[in-house]
Amino acid sequence: MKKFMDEDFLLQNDTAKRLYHQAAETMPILDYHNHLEPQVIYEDRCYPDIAEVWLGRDHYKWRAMRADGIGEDKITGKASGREKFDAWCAVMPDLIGNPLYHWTHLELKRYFGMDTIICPENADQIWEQTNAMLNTPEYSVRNLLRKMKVKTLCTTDDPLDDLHWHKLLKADFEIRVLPAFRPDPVLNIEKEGYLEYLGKLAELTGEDCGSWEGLKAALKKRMDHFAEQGCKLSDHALNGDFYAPADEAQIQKLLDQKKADQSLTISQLRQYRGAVLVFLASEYVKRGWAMQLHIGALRNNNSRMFAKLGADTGYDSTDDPMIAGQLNSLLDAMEQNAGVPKLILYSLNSKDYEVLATAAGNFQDGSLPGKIQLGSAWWFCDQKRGMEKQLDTLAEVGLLSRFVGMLTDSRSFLSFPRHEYFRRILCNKLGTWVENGEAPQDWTQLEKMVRNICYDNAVRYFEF
Ligand SMILES: O=C[C@H](O)[C@@H](O)[C@@H](O)[C@H](O)C(=O)O
Repeated sequence: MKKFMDEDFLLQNDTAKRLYHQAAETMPILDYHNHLEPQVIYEDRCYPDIAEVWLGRDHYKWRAMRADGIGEDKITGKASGREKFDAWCAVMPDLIGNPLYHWTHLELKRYFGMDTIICPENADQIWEQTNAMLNTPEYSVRNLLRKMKVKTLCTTDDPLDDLHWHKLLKADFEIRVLPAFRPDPVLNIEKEGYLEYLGKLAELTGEDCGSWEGLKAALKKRMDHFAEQGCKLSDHALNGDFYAPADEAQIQKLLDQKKADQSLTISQLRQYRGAVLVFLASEYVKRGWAMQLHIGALRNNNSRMFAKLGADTGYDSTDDPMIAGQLNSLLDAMEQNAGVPKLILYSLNSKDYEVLATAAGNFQDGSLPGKIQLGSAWWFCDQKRGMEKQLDTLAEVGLLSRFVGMLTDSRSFLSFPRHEYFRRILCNKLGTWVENGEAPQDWTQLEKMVRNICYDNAVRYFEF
């Protein structure tokens, strides 16, 4: 029987083991999508205890704790860090089969050198040993990133953001911390606060954001501001309604309708969002930016807890939208307008992987290998089976060799072993194909493919 999470964890044959240890293990990390706070990086904070760094902002863990019967007081409430940590240790034995069980043990190994099983009996030892380390300069946030060989990371930032901390970091930290342009508030015309947001955008840019031309001019100015801080990516979270054809005059009418406090129909919402996305895509083409589309999250479903805790607190679901027609029409509209930018397509529902990968294949224009990507397994799909399904679909319908690889998508500075988790799964897949005779044992080709997917493809693709 294999030892729990040993050095060959997830590597089921000799070819997989050789590929991981020879080609993947030492590769640096380019984390092109996460929700880390640039101010925390600039201030190079040390965390007071393991509870803060493990449980402070990670709603994946909050969700698991609730499911296991832990009261909110010991999750996001007023309980002490130790009480929350003890609650987490009580939950962990119940998480076998959940990726958090692997991720959390991997984090304990990689950052703290501990092979201890996380459970109530070991809580004291883990609390004392990790906190003793966390309170040393070696465990400052910047050193946590250095420890994992992170070379570049992209945060997720609102167009109104002054990027003050990114600016300071550029001159002060060897790891590149770059902003990503996330214009969701402009896309979400149906949401409360939309007009207020446009007001702030107008004030910041001096443009009349109540007009379609003014709104586009304002967004261009903010993209220029982001470009000055090295931005190379954008990101957009979309529900199931994101494209219907419309002409520019129609978009102005929709803006006027919203300003007159008249809600939009679903069809009008699709027209507005589609026009914004086609416009943004044309600007991204000019700037050479990559465009990420995160489709299919049904967010903030527990209205009582949303009112109490806000968004991204563990109350989201996978949606089941019908997106194939809209997606292909959106990409076709982009293509006819100013061309399709570098594009990474994610769905929170893995049923859509073939939809995304086949849509990608319709608009590859030969200008860049893998220009349009099936994005990595995202959020609820970000586990062993979900990652394998994404890798299989990309290989079967697209080009796995051109994949730009993993990202943490995390709010915790201890999440970077997720890249290792992905790399092990990738090497096991390739190793299995080789040992089954489904791929030649050409070490040069295989090791190059692994290094490309782990890091080199992303460096070329994003032009970092
Ligand atoms: O993975 C989960 C994420 O952190 C989730 O909370 C969202 O932030 C989502 O990724 C997004 O970028 O909109």
